[in-house]
Amino acid sequence: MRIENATLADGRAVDVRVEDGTVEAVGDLDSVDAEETVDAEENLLLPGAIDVHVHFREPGFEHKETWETGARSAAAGGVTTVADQPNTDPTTTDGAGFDVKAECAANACIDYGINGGVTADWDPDSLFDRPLFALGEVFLADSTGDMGIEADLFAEAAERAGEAGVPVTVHAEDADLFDESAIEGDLGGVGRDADADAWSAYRTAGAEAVAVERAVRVGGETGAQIHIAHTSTPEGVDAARDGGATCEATPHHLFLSRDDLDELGTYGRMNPPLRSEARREAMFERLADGRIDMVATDHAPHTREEKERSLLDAPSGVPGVETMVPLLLGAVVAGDLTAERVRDVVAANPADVFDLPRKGRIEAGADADLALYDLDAAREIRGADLHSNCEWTPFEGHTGVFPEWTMLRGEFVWDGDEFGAVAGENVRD
Ligand SMILES: NC(=O)N[C@@H](CC(=O)O)C(=O)O
Ligand SMILES: [Zn+2]
Ligand SMILES: [Zn+2]
Repeated sequence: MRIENATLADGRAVDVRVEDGTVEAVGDLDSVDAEETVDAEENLLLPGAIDVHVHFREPGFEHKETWETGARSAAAGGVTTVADQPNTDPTTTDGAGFDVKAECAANACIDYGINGGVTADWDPDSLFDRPLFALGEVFLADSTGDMGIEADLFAEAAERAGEAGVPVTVHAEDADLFDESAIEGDLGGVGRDADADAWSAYRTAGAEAVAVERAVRVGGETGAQIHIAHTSTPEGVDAARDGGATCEATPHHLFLSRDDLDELGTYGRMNPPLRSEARREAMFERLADGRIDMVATDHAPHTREEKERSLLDAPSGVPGVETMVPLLLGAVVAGDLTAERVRDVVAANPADVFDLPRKGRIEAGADADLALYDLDAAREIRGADLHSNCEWTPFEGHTGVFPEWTMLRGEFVWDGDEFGAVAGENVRD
Protein backbone atom coordinates (compact mmCIF):
# COMPACT_ATOMS: atom_id res chain seq x y z
CA MET A 1 0.00 0.00 0.00
CA ARG A 2 1.17 3.50 -0.72
CA ILE A 3 -0.26 6.45 1.21
CA GLU A 4 0.38 9.44 -1.01
CA ASN A 5 0.40 13.19 -0.41
CA ALA A 6 0.61 13.11 3.38
CA THR A 7 1.91 15.98 5.48
CA LEU A 8 3.97 14.93 8.50
CA ALA A 9 3.98 16.86 11.79
CA ASP A 10 7.31 18.48 10.83
CA GLY A 11 5.71 19.84 7.63
CA ARG A 12 7.35 17.43 5.20
CA ALA A 13 5.18 16.31 2.27
CA VAL A 14 5.69 12.57 1.85
CA ASP A 15 4.36 9.26 0.61
CA VAL A 16 4.39 6.27 2.97
CA ARG A 17 4.74 2.67 1.80
CA VAL A 18 3.21 0.01 4.05
CA GLU A 19 4.01 -3.70 3.64
CA ASP A 20 2.89 -6.50 5.94
CA GLY A 21 1.78 -4.07 8.61
CA THR A 22 5.11 -2.25 8.67
CA VAL A 23 6.21 1.12 7.32
CA GLU A 24 8.68 0.22 4.59
CA ALA A 25 9.63 3.65 3.29
CA VAL A 26 8.83 7.33 3.79
CA GLY A 27 9.61 9.95 1.15
CA ASP A 28 8.91 10.75 -2.46
CA LEU A 29 7.92 7.25 -3.60
CA ASP A 30 7.05 6.05 -7.09
CA SER A 31 4.06 3.76 -7.30
CA VAL A 32 4.66 0.08 -7.84
CA ASP A 33 2.52 -1.96 -10.28
CA ALA A 34 -0.99 -2.76 -9.01
CA GLU A 35 -0.25 -1.22 -5.63
CA GLU A 36 -3.20 -0.06 -3.56
CA THR A 37 -3.09 3.73 -3.13
CA VAL A 38 -4.61 5.87 -0.40
CA ASP A 39 -4.72 9.60 -1.11
CA ALA A 40 -4.00 11.59 2.07
CA GLU A 41 -4.92 14.84 0.28
CA GLU A 42 -2.12 16.76 2.01
CA ASN A 43 -3.69 16.16 5.40
CA LEU A 44 -1.72 15.66 8.62
CA LEU A 45 -0.48 12.11 9.14
CA LEU A 46 0.43 11.29 12.75
CA PRO A 47 1.71 8.09 14.31
CA GLY A 48 -1.09 6.19 16.03
CA ALA A 49 -1.27 7.67 19.52
CA ILE A 50 -0.16 5.74 22.60
CA ASP A 51 -2.29 6.35 25.69
CA VAL A 52 -0.39 4.83 28.61
CA HIS A 53 -3.22 5.38 31.09
CA VAL A 54 -6.71 3.96 30.52
CA HIS A 55 -9.23 2.11 32.67
CA PHE A 56 -11.13 -0.21 30.32
CA ARG A 57 -12.99 -1.68 33.35
CA GLU A 58 -13.13 -5.31 32.22
CA PRO A 59 -13.19 -7.70 34.04
CA GLY A 60 -15.75 -6.63 36.61
CA PHE A 61 -17.28 -3.33 35.53
CA GLU A 62 -18.52 -4.05 32.01
CA HIS A 63 -21.47 -1.69 32.47
CA LYS A 64 -18.95 1.18 32.44
CA GLU A 65 -16.69 -0.02 29.58
CA THR A 66 -15.37 -3.18 27.95
CA TRP A 67 -12.21 -3.81 25.99
CA GLU A 68 -14.36 -3.83 22.86
CA THR A 69 -16.00 -0.43 23.48
CA GLY A 70 -12.94 1.18 25.04
CA ALA A 71 -10.68 0.13 22.16
CA ARG A 72 -13.20 1.34 19.59
CA SER A 73 -13.44 4.68 21.34
CA ALA A 74 -9.63 4.87 21.25
CA ALA A 75 -9.44 4.00 17.54
CA ALA A 76 -12.05 6.63 16.68
CA GLY A 77 -9.80 9.15 18.44
CA GLY A 78 -6.58 8.14 16.66
CA VAL A 79 -5.23 6.03 19.53
CA THR A 80 -3.75 2.68 18.50
CA THR A 81 -2.03 1.53 21.70
CA VAL A 82 -3.27 1.77 25.29
CA ALA A 83 -2.01 0.61 28.69
CA ASP A 84 -4.72 -0.55 31.08
CA GLN A 85 -4.74 0.00 34.83
CA PRO A 86 -5.24 -2.68 37.49
CA ASN A 87 -8.31 -1.50 39.48
CA THR A 88 -10.69 -4.00 37.93
CA ASP A 89 -12.45 -6.96 39.59
CA PRO A 90 -10.46 -9.10 40.05
CA THR A 91 -7.63 -6.60 40.44
CA THR A 92 -4.58 -7.20 38.27
CA THR A 93 -2.37 -7.90 41.28
CA ASP A 94 -1.35 -11.52 40.70
CA GLY A 95 -0.75 -13.89 37.81
CA ALA A 96 -4.32 -15.17 37.73
CA GLY A 97 -5.70 -11.62 37.70
CA PHE A 98 -3.37 -10.79 34.82
CA ASP A 99 -4.50 -13.84 32.86
CA VAL A 100 -8.20 -13.00 33.23
CA LYS A 101 -7.52 -9.49 31.97
CA ALA A 102 -5.44 -10.79 29.07
CA GLU A 103 -8.44 -12.84 27.93
CA CYS A 104 -10.68 -9.77 27.99
CA ALA A 105 -8.08 -7.65 26.21
CA ALA A 106 -8.02 -10.10 23.31
CA ASN A 107 -11.31 -8.44 22.21
CA ALA A 108 -9.57 -5.12 21.58
CA CYS A 109 -9.24 -3.78 18.02
CA ILE A 110 -6.04 -1.91 18.95
CA ASP A 111 -2.74 -2.90 20.55
CA TYR A 112 -2.40 -2.78 24.31
CA GLY A 113 -0.34 -3.32 27.42
CA ILE A 114 -1.54 -4.58 30.79
CA ASN A 115 -0.25 -3.07 34.02
CA GLY A 116 0.22 -4.96 37.28
CA GLY A 117 -1.09 -3.38 40.47
CA VAL A 118 0.06 -3.36 44.09
CA THR A 119 -2.16 -4.10 47.11
CA ALA A 120 -1.36 -5.54 50.54
CA ASP A 121 -2.34 -8.99 49.24
CA TRP A 122 -0.68 -8.85 45.82
CA ASP A 123 1.50 -11.70 44.63
CA PRO A 124 4.62 -10.21 43.06
CA ASP A 125 6.13 -13.58 42.11
CA SER A 126 3.30 -14.63 39.82
CA LEU A 127 2.69 -11.05 38.65
CA PHE A 128 6.27 -10.41 37.51
CA ASP A 129 6.11 -13.76 35.76
CA ARG A 130 3.70 -12.12 33.29
CA PRO A 131 4.59 -9.66 30.48
CA LEU A 132 3.74 -6.45 32.38
CA PHE A 133 3.56 -3.13 30.56
CA ALA A 134 4.41 -1.35 33.82
CA LEU A 135 3.79 -1.69 37.51
CA GLY A 136 0.92 0.65 38.34
CA GLU A 137 -0.82 2.75 38.63
CA VAL A 138 0.45 2.32 42.18
CA PHE A 139 -1.98 4.26 44.34
CA LEU A 140 -0.28 6.34 47.04
CA ALA A 141 -3.80 7.48 48.04
CA ASP A 142 -7.19 5.84 47.59
CA SER A 143 -9.02 6.42 44.32
CA THR A 144 -11.63 4.35 42.46
CA GLY A 145 -11.14 0.79 43.70
CA ASP A 146 -9.64 1.79 47.09
CA MET A 147 -6.19 0.43 46.21
CA GLY A 148 -4.20 2.98 48.24
CA ILE A 149 -1.08 1.48 49.89
CA GLU A 150 1.36 2.26 52.71
CA ALA A 151 4.81 3.76 52.17
CA ASP A 152 6.69 0.56 53.10
CA LEU A 153 4.80 -1.48 50.55
CA PHE A 154 5.52 1.13 47.89
CA ALA A 155 9.25 0.88 48.56
CA GLU A 156 9.07 -2.92 48.42
CA ALA A 157 7.13 -2.81 45.14
CA ALA A 158 9.57 -0.32 43.60
CA GLU A 159 12.43 -2.58 44.60
CA ARG A 160 10.83 -5.55 42.82
CA ALA A 161 10.08 -3.47 39.73
CA GLY A 162 13.64 -2.14 39.67
CA GLU A 163 15.01 -5.69 39.71
CA ALA A 164 12.63 -6.74 36.95
CA GLY A 165 13.36 -3.66 34.83
CA VAL A 166 9.67 -2.74 34.80
CA PRO A 167 8.74 0.98 35.03
CA VAL A 168 6.55 2.12 37.94
CA THR A 169 3.59 4.42 37.23
CA VAL A 170 2.53 6.29 40.38
CA HIS A 171 -0.74 7.93 41.40
CA ALA A 172 0.89 10.62 43.52
CA GLU A 173 -1.33 12.22 46.14
CA ASP A 174 -0.59 12.31 49.89
CA ALA A 175 -3.85 11.75 51.77
CA ASP A 176 -2.32 13.19 54.96
CA LEU A 177 -2.44 16.58 53.26
CA PHE A 178 -6.08 16.38 52.19
CA ASP A 179 -8.36 18.97 53.78
CA GLU A 180 -11.20 16.97 55.36
CA SER A 181 -12.98 20.16 56.42
CA ALA A 182 -13.80 20.87 52.76
CA ILE A 183 -16.17 17.93 52.58
CA GLU A 184 -17.74 18.13 56.02
CA GLY A 185 -21.35 19.14 56.50
CA ASP A 186 -24.12 19.46 53.94
CA LEU A 187 -22.63 19.94 50.49
CA GLY A 188 -26.04 19.86 48.81
CA GLY A 189 -27.12 18.97 45.29
CA VAL A 190 -26.65 15.95 43.05
CA GLY A 191 -25.13 15.54 39.60
CA ARG A 192 -24.72 18.81 37.74
CA ASP A 193 -26.24 20.72 40.67
CA ALA A 194 -23.66 19.55 43.18
CA ASP A 195 -21.03 21.90 44.60
CA ALA A 196 -18.21 19.92 43.02
CA ASP A 197 -15.53 22.50 43.79
CA ALA A 198 -15.37 21.05 47.32
CA TRP A 199 -13.57 18.01 45.84
CA SER A 200 -10.78 20.27 44.58
CA ALA A 201 -10.59 21.98 47.96
CA TYR A 202 -10.45 18.57 49.67
CA ARG A 203 -7.75 16.84 47.60
CA THR A 204 -5.37 19.77 47.85
CA ALA A 205 -2.90 20.84 45.20
CA GLY A 206 -0.14 20.67 47.81
CA ALA A 207 -0.79 16.96 48.35
CA GLU A 208 0.57 16.20 44.89
CA ALA A 209 4.14 17.56 44.91
CA VAL A 210 4.84 16.00 48.32
CA ALA A 211 3.79 12.56 47.05
CA VAL A 212 5.78 13.05 43.83
CA GLU A 213 8.86 13.89 45.89
CA ARG A 214 8.44 10.73 47.95
CA ALA A 215 7.97 8.61 44.82
CA VAL A 216 11.11 9.92 43.13
CA ARG A 217 13.09 9.49 46.35
CA VAL A 218 12.05 5.84 46.54
CA GLY A 219 12.92 5.53 42.85
CA GLY A 220 16.42 6.77 43.60
CA GLU A 221 16.82 4.38 46.51
CA THR A 222 15.58 1.32 44.63
CA GLY A 223 16.78 1.96 41.09
CA ALA A 224 13.21 1.78 39.78
CA GLN A 225 12.20 3.87 36.76
CA ILE A 226 9.48 6.20 38.11
CA HIS A 227 6.73 7.68 35.94
CA ILE A 228 4.21 10.03 37.56
CA ALA A 229 0.62 9.49 36.41
CA HIS A 230 -1.87 12.31 35.76
CA THR A 231 0.17 15.22 37.18
CA SER A 232 -2.34 17.98 37.82
CA THR A 233 -0.19 20.81 39.19
CA PRO A 234 2.89 22.65 37.87
CA GLU A 235 4.51 21.91 41.25
CA GLY A 236 3.97 18.19 40.65
CA VAL A 237 5.48 18.37 37.16
CA ASP A 238 8.49 20.31 38.41
CA ALA A 239 9.05 17.88 41.30
CA ALA A 240 8.95 14.93 38.88
CA ARG A 241 11.49 16.57 36.57
CA ASP A 242 13.78 17.65 39.40
CA GLY A 243 13.77 14.08 40.71
CA GLY A 244 14.58 12.52 37.35
CA ALA A 245 11.14 10.98 36.80
CA THR A 246 8.95 11.27 33.72
CA CYS A 247 5.37 12.48 33.91
CA GLU A 248 2.10 12.52 32.06
CA ALA A 249 -0.73 15.07 32.12
CA THR A 250 -4.37 14.43 31.29
CA PRO A 251 -6.47 16.38 28.80
CA HIS A 252 -8.82 17.39 31.63
CA HIS A 253 -6.05 19.02 33.65
CA LEU A 254 -4.89 20.81 30.48
CA PHE A 255 -8.27 21.95 29.14
CA LEU A 256 -10.51 22.20 32.24
CA SER A 257 -10.19 23.94 35.62
CA ARG A 258 -12.16 24.58 38.79
CA ASP A 259 -13.93 27.32 36.84
CA ASP A 260 -15.72 24.57 34.90
CA LEU A 261 -17.10 22.79 37.95
CA ASP A 262 -20.23 24.93 38.20
CA GLU A 263 -21.27 23.45 34.90
CA LEU A 264 -19.81 19.95 35.30
CA GLY A 265 -20.94 19.24 38.85
CA THR A 266 -20.08 15.68 39.88
CA TYR A 267 -19.24 14.84 36.24
CA GLY A 268 -16.09 16.84 36.98
CA ARG A 269 -15.12 14.83 40.06
CA MET A 270 -11.86 12.95 39.50
CA ASN A 271 -8.55 12.22 41.24
CA PRO A 272 -6.45 14.25 41.27
CA PRO A 273 -9.18 16.90 40.97
CA LEU A 274 -9.43 19.91 38.68
CA ARG A 275 -7.19 22.78 39.77
CA SER A 276 -7.33 26.58 39.56
CA GLU A 277 -7.31 28.29 36.17
CA ALA A 278 -3.85 29.68 37.00
CA ARG A 279 -2.50 26.16 37.59
CA ARG A 280 -4.18 24.90 34.41
CA GLU A 281 -2.42 27.64 32.44
CA ALA A 282 0.91 26.73 34.06
CA MET A 283 0.29 23.09 33.08
CA PHE A 284 -0.44 24.08 29.48
CA GLU A 285 2.75 26.14 29.39
CA ARG A 286 4.71 23.04 30.47
CA LEU A 287 2.99 21.00 27.79
CA ALA A 288 3.88 23.53 25.09
CA ASP A 289 7.54 23.92 26.13
CA GLY A 290 8.31 20.23 26.63
CA ARG A 291 8.47 19.91 30.40
CA ILE A 292 5.51 17.49 30.36
CA ASP A 293 6.69 14.27 28.73
CA MET A 294 3.38 12.95 27.49
CA VAL A 295 -0.37 13.32 27.52
CA ALA A 296 -2.29 10.28 28.78
CA THR A 297 -6.00 10.34 29.40
CA ASP A 298 -6.71 8.44 32.62
CA HIS A 299 -9.81 7.39 30.65
CA ALA A 300 -12.03 6.47 33.62
CA PRO A 301 -15.61 5.96 32.44
CA HIS A 302 -18.57 5.77 34.81
CA THR A 303 -22.23 5.75 33.76
CA ARG A 304 -24.36 8.88 33.90
CA GLU A 305 -26.46 7.23 36.58
CA GLU A 306 -23.37 6.76 38.75
CA LYS A 307 -22.20 10.33 38.15
CA GLU A 308 -25.66 11.75 38.93
CA ARG A 309 -25.19 11.17 42.65
CA SER A 310 -24.16 13.62 45.35
CA LEU A 311 -20.56 14.79 45.47
CA LEU A 312 -19.54 12.27 48.11
CA ASP A 313 -21.33 9.33 46.45
CA ALA A 314 -20.45 9.89 42.80
CA PRO A 315 -17.38 7.93 41.65
CA SER A 316 -14.21 9.75 40.57
CA GLY A 317 -13.11 9.73 36.96
CA VAL A 318 -13.93 10.98 33.46
CA PRO A 319 -13.65 9.37 30.01
CA GLY A 320 -11.11 10.83 27.58
CA VAL A 321 -9.40 8.36 25.25
CA GLU A 322 -11.38 9.42 22.16
CA THR A 323 -10.97 13.16 22.67
CA MET A 324 -7.25 13.42 23.58
CA VAL A 325 -5.72 13.88 20.12
CA PRO A 326 -8.76 15.84 18.85
CA LEU A 327 -8.44 18.39 21.69
CA LEU A 328 -4.67 18.73 21.21
CA LEU A 329 -5.13 19.29 17.48
CA GLY A 330 -7.85 21.81 18.31
CA ALA A 331 -5.11 23.65 20.22
CA VAL A 332 -2.86 23.40 17.14
CA VAL A 333 -5.59 24.99 15.02
CA ALA A 334 -5.93 27.74 17.66
CA GLY A 335 -2.17 28.37 17.48
CA ASP A 336 -1.47 27.24 21.05
CA LEU A 337 0.64 24.14 20.22
CA THR A 338 2.70 22.87 17.31
CA ALA A 339 1.82 19.66 15.48
CA GLU A 340 5.32 18.36 16.31
CA ARG A 341 4.69 18.84 20.00
CA VAL A 342 1.43 16.89 19.69
CA ARG A 343 3.23 14.08 17.85
CA ASP A 344 5.85 13.92 20.60
CA VAL A 345 3.49 13.91 23.60
CA VAL A 346 1.02 11.38 22.21
CA ALA A 347 3.39 9.08 20.33
CA ALA A 348 7.19 9.48 20.24
CA ASN A 349 7.70 10.18 23.95
CA PRO A 350 5.47 7.44 25.38
CA ALA A 351 7.17 5.01 22.98
CA ASP A 352 10.58 6.05 24.30
CA VAL A 353 9.70 6.12 27.99
CA PHE A 354 7.88 2.77 27.91
CA ASP A 355 10.30 1.13 25.49
CA LEU A 356 8.06 0.44 22.48
CA PRO A 357 10.61 0.48 19.64
CA ARG A 358 8.07 -0.32 16.88
CA LYS A 359 5.56 2.33 17.98
CA GLY A 360 5.24 6.12 18.01
CA ARG A 361 7.13 7.04 14.82
CA ILE A 362 6.48 7.12 11.10
CA GLU A 363 9.73 5.67 9.82
CA ALA A 364 10.97 2.57 8.02
CA GLY A 365 10.73 -0.48 10.25
CA ALA A 366 7.97 0.85 12.52
CA ASP A 367 4.49 -0.64 12.84
CA ALA A 368 2.13 1.07 10.39
CA ASP A 369 -0.02 2.56 13.16
CA LEU A 370 -1.24 5.78 11.57
CA ALA A 371 -4.01 8.35 11.78
CA LEU A 372 -4.92 11.07 9.28
CA TYR A 373 -6.32 14.48 10.33
CA ASP A 374 -7.85 17.31 8.32
CA LEU A 375 -7.04 20.44 10.34
CA ASP A 376 -9.72 22.30 8.38
CA ALA A 377 -12.36 19.92 9.74
CA ALA A 378 -12.38 20.94 13.42
CA ARG A 379 -15.78 20.36 14.99
CA GLU A 380 -17.65 20.54 18.23
CA ILE A 381 -17.12 17.58 20.56
CA ARG A 382 -20.39 15.92 21.54
CA GLY A 383 -20.77 13.00 23.92
CA ALA A 384 -23.48 11.52 21.70
CA ASP A 385 -20.96 11.12 18.84
CA LEU A 386 -18.41 9.20 20.93
CA HIS A 387 -18.00 5.43 21.23
CA SER A 388 -17.29 4.79 24.90
CA ASN A 389 -19.94 2.84 26.74
CA CYS A 390 -20.49 5.79 29.07
CA GLU A 391 -21.85 8.12 26.35
CA TRP A 392 -20.83 11.44 27.90
CA THR A 393 -17.77 13.66 27.90
CA PRO A 394 -16.56 16.47 30.17
CA PHE A 395 -15.44 18.24 26.96
CA GLU A 396 -18.94 18.76 25.52
CA GLY A 397 -18.82 21.83 23.25
CA HIS A 398 -15.01 22.01 23.05
CA THR A 399 -13.41 22.00 19.59
CA GLY A 400 -11.67 18.88 18.29
CA VAL A 401 -10.11 17.49 15.13
CA PHE A 402 -11.04 13.82 14.81
CA PRO A 403 -9.22 11.37 12.52
CA GLU A 404 -10.41 10.80 8.95
CA TRP A 405 -9.16 7.26 9.48
CA THR A 406 -7.01 5.23 11.82
CA MET A 407 -4.79 2.30 10.86
CA LEU A 408 -3.34 -0.44 13.07
CA ARG A 409 -0.38 -2.33 11.61
CA GLY A 410 -1.51 -1.52 8.08
CA GLU A 411 -5.22 -2.28 8.52
CA PHE A 412 -7.99 0.29 8.74
CA VAL A 413 -9.44 0.00 12.22
CA TRP A 414 -11.59 3.15 11.80
CA ASP A 415 -12.55 4.73 8.48
CA GLY A 416 -14.33 7.74 9.95
CA ASP A 417 -17.61 5.87 9.93
CA GLU A 418 -17.10 2.21 10.77
CA PHE A 419 -14.70 -0.06 12.59
CA GLY A 420 -12.70 -2.72 10.78
CA ALA A 421 -12.35 -6.29 12.01
CA VAL A 422 -8.84 -5.79 13.36
CA ALA A 423 -7.28 -7.80 16.20
CA GLY A 424 -5.13 -5.99 18.72
CA GLU A 425 -2.05 -7.58 20.28
CA ASN A 426 -0.23 -7.26 23.59
CA VAL A 427 2.81 -5.05 22.89
CA ARG A 428 4.86 -6.95 25.50
CA ASP A 429 4.11 -10.44 24.13
N1 LIG B 1 -8.84 9.16 38.14
C1 LIG B 1 -9.95 8.84 38.75
O1 LIG B 1 -10.60 9.70 39.31
N2 LIG B 1 -10.43 7.59 38.75
C2 LIG B 1 -9.78 6.41 38.24
C3 LIG B 1 -8.71 5.92 39.15
C4 LIG B 1 -7.47 6.76 39.14
O2 LIG B 1 -6.81 6.92 38.11
O3 LIG B 1 -7.08 7.29 40.18
C5 LIG B 1 -10.84 5.32 38.03
O4 LIG B 1 -10.46 4.17 37.81
O5 LIG B 1 -12.03 5.65 38.03
ZN1 LIG C 1 -4.91 7.56 39.47
ZN1 LIG D 1 -6.05 6.15 36.48
